[in-house]
Amino acid sequence: MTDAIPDTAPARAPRGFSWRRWRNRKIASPAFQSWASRFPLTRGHARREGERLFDLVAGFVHSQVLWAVVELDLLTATRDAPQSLTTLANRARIPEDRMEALMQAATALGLFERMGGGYQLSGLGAALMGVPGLIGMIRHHDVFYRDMEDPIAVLRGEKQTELARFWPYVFGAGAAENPDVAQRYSQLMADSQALVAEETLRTVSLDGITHLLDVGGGTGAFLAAVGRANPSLRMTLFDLPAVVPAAEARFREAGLSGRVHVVGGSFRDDPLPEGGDAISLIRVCYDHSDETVRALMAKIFAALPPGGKLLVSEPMSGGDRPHRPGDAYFAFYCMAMQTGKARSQARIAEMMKEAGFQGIETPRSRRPFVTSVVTGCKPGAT
Ligand SMILES: CC(C)=CCC/C(C)=C/CC/C(C)=C/C=C/C(C)=C/C=C/C=C(C)/C=C/C=C(C)/C=C/C=C(C)/C=C/CC(C)(C)O
Ligand SMILES: C[S@@+](CC[C@H](N)C(=O)[O-])C[C@H]1O[C@@H](n2cnc3c(N)ncnc32)[C@H](O)[C@@H]1O
Repeated sequence: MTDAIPDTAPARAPRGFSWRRWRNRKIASPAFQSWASRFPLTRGHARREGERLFDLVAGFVHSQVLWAVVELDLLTATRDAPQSLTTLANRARIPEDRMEALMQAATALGLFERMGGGYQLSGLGAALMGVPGLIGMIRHHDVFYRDMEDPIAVLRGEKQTELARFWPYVFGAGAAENPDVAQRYSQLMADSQALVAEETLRTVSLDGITHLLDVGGGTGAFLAAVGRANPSLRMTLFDLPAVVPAAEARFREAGLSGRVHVVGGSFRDDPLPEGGDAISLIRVCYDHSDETVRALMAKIFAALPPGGKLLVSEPMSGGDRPHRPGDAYFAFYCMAMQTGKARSQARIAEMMKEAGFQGIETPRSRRPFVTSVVTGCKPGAT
């Protein structure tokens, strides 16, 4: 038996010449950096790498500046006309010199433009205002930020994270205790659904489908969007009993009650409603363990008719090609939630295959910060 390799053992250096080893050793040397930042052919690249590094180092400050701007409602205040520092400072009850620091920081981040003596919202800041649910998402980041204070403890599973309690509180028993908070955040989940629905419907076609069952459909924002785009589609929403009354209310208001059947229950314990020739799981899998998702996919497979379609849409990891939204933000978000994880399209495709689905498609995600999609079919269509 060999001794266990200590955690800190350096990786064994490969024999022979390794270009990457040579490169990394060079670039990690302060003397080389100093030379490269002076040499005409490398100095531009060296400066850009320095800027990229600095942005990584300072990213948490950028996020907190953004949070302060949103919390103080400076976007609305500066949308239509430039505002002087004095006005902004009085409004926010912040001393003028500190207000200047905040406005300068946020201007450097691209959220405002300096106009005359004051500040006005930039195009990027205006775009932020127009993304449904984004301001609410930023505001709830105080919770995620506290969890990320010790990312190593989160990684080791040693931290009692606040996010693990946050959404269950919003959707579950806590809702009764504090209906305002619950309402605000279920609204946020529904608002942020607008972009997810738009991106999902741009990515997949529902042609040929007559009846869509949305499992974990929340308050019905996805089906409402699908229903508007597909006037002859019949729909069923399935979610926990505590959630479905809000969905019923939404469908009533949207004049869709006649086309949507709403069923309360748990996909863990109850049979799925029958009749759908397609089933959607929108932002559902990433909240759950592999075991739960496997059982759910098997249940969906059994519930679908031959030729029936499963559609999974949620923010995903980039897998072999990691990307920031899926592999940094959503992966850590799900980790802090403690019940699920961000999976790649390839991983979800594999799980669908294990459940028996065929013809699996993983269309390229155009906006992976909104959602990615995987679809599959139950074999046996005529
Ligand atoms: C008009 C003139 C003169 C010129 C036009 C120039 C032009 C074309 C400008 C473009 C402006 C424009 C239309 C911009 C659009 C920008 C958009 C749509 C941006 C969208 C951004 C979306 C973002 C950043 C989304 C972020 C989503 C987040 C952070 C979601 C988090 C979700 C979480 C944490 C969910 C958790 C739920 C749980 C419990 C895990 O299931
Ligand atoms: C992140 S939300 C997504 C809601 C909606 N699909 C959307 O994208 O806006 C996850 C949903 O799954 C539902 N859910 C969680 N566990 C469930 C279960 N065992 N049975 C049915 N629904 C469940 C939650 O109530 C919640 O509405």
